[in-house]
Amino acid sequence: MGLIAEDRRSIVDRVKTMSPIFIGAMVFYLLFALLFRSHQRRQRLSKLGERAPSVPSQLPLGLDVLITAVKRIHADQFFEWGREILNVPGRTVELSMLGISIVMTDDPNNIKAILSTKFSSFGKGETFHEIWRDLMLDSVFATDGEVWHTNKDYLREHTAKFRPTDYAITEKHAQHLIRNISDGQPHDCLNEIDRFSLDVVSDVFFGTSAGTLLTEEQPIRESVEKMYNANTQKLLLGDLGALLPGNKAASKVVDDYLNDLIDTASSDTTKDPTEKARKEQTLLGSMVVRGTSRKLIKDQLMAILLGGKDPASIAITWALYQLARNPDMVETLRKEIESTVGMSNPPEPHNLKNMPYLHNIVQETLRLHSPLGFNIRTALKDTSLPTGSGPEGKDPVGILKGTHVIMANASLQRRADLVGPDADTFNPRRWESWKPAIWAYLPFNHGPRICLGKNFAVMQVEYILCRLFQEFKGVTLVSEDGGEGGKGTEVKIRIALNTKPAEAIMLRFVK
Ligand code: HEM
Repeated sequence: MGLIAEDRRSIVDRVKTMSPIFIGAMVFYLLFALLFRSHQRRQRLSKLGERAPSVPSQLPLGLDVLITAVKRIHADQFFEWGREILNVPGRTVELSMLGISIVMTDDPNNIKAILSTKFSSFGKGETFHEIWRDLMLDSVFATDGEVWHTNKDYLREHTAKFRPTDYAITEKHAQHLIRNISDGQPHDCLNEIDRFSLDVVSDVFFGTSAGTLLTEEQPIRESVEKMYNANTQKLLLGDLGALLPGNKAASKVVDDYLNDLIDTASSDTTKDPTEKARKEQTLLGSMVVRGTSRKLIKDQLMAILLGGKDPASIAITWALYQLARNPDMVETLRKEIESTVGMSNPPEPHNLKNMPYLHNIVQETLRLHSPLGFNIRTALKDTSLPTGSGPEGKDPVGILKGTHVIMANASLQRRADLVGPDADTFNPRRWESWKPAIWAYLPFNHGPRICLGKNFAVMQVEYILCRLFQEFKGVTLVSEDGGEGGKGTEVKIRIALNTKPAEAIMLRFVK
């Protein structure tokens, strides 16, 4: 401390003794360098396209835009704000804050360019990687290029297929869930379903279930949650956010969990030969058998933990929220369940394939409540988006290397001009006659970075909805004041990497 204070004093003393001419020259040099850099950027940009319309700002350095963005995130109104600012002809805007440029778009052509036709120009980028490293490690979610490819190869062979035991494992944890919510009391839906999802994916992909439905202690889930919230805020600060410290205690809880899993799999003493073979064939088991490094194993486990748990539990929760508000839909769904699988036996794969109404409920949930409603990329080189500038918003938008681009899929999937005037209404029947354009509906993304667990996810969501409505006649929404059975108020959307309900959705399951 003493040395630092000493150093500071000597810097101040040195500045005091500098001649005014020297200080003036330094200020002039800095200003010149800044102006020159901004001139160079303008020149580079003009070769790529025009700028997208800016979100209006009254304060220097877009300070007011930053304050509004942070306030809206805190008030769980970022989704609504995004919709407001995107209401321009080209559906693409620029937010300039503290010298950082963030472009936001809900135009299908631009999203197609980012995810597919200009795939090599956009990636997760180093800032995202740095900010999320404490949670996502060097997993598929936070990396680009070769590292991303390697991760993807490890995961794909396990996520692309169903194992013969998947349904039995899902049923085992469904029974734990059903037992927990059968007491006639209101339950925080996301809390229960998130435990179900984690227990299933850990059992299927790691060979050992996290068992969170069997205990009240939830250290792993709570630690992951803390990191989601903190890192989402850091993202808004761009490169500055990457310099802020992570949550060491939370990281340690998650790291200890991963180490325990690897250690247990490495010295597995399972006696039952069938169960032993199952464990060895899981993602974790097969990497341990092959002698994969601990670091690479952790990267893959983390991808499954994050990708497999949150979006699916968020989707199931939104679906149950909508069903609780629409008892007529529950009645239709129960009739479909009764006529395909009946009310006593758990569904088998061919049963789920023959339930179009259930499938439409899931499609509509993923449209209205996309669990990854805002997805971010960084330009890895100077590039452009096909549309969004000019008086009609139809000209290309220049994008300089390092610019962050937000794909506002949540807003895209609720555009009245693409969906219809009832775009904000939950209506599973629309899917009987409505077919969205490919780049206007992308809850799982399209292109090379499409969700690797898409089929498994749909199976999980459909399975548990089917099981719950075999078991329960209905579900009701319980509001804070104890009122029950109505539609409740519209639940706001919270962005914590994923887009999830901003408040606890309390549901009572009725036998
Ligand atoms: C309803 C549930 C799910 C939804 C809506 C969903 C959605 C998505 C989306 C939008 C992405 C792209 C993320 C990005 O580009 O940044 C993604 C990626 C991914 N998802 Fe899912 N997902 C779901 C469930 C699952 C499940 C159950 C698994 C695994 C068991 C999984 C594994 C992955 C993986 C590994 C990636 C990374 C792909 C890559 O970057 O190449 N997802 N998911």
